[in-house]
Amino acid sequence: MNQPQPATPAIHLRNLSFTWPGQPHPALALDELRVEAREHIFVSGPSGSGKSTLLATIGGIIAPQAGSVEVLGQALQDLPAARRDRFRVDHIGFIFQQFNLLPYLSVTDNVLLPCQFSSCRKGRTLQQGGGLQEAAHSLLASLDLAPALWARPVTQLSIGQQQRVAAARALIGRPEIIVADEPTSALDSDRQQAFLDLLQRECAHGGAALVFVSHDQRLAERFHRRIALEQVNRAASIEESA
Ligand SMILES: Nc1ncnc2c1ncn2[C@@H]1O[C@H](COP(=O)(O)OP(=O)(O)OP(=O)(O)O)[C@@H](O)[C@H]1O
Repeated sequence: MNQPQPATPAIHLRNLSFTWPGQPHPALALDELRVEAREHIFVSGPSGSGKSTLLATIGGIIAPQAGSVEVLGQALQDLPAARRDRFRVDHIGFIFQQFNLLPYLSVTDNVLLPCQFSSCRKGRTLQQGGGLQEAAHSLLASLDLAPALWARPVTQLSIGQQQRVAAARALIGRPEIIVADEPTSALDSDRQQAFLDLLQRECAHGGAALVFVSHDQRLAERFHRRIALEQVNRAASIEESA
């Protein structure tokens, strides 16, 4: 009789070591880190503990010198750089600390950017019924962004509003993984909690795993699992004891 196969993890890192060019020690050395499909994890760690390096590894933006990075069962090290980039935009929505919105585009066009770069994200957006604009507007509405803002250039929005545009851009086309790098650091505590409510609700709705990096331990309890990077990144302790 066939045994049920264990579900493919969203992310599976093994025996990983990454050293930035010109640096004497690795910035990241991990035995294993696994994030299950639909799991929401909170990653914390002091400055320099390797949080951004970890996210860049998961996104295939940087390639470790040793070890394996599997995302949705695909070994990123087996893909040439251009296919890694395509894989990232197809399957991972990033929310950056500085949001990285394009200032000359409207709110709606910023949200739709991943659909321009990924036919996979575009196809999944259209599968929801309705057109691309409707899908962007429905996400913006569910993230509490008023319709009066949808056609405006993003530069006319407050930081909290820009953050929700960045979240909508990450979520459009239902990528399987959302990666958020300190997306709440510019907001006060109430607004951080409100943003996280919306983000977690939308990730659950779209069935996405969420990797959320933050210094703010007050947010940690809302996640399925917490990872203190300074405890699992062996390179962080190398640096401290050097
Ligand atoms: N582009 C780079 N070139 C060389 N070294 C780098 C580079 N980026 C990061 N590092 C080094 O790698 C280590 C981990 O940095 P990383 O930015 O991943 O930490 P972090 O936990 O995200 O820090 P922060 O909370 O301050 O953003 C640090 O020692 C840092 O100096």
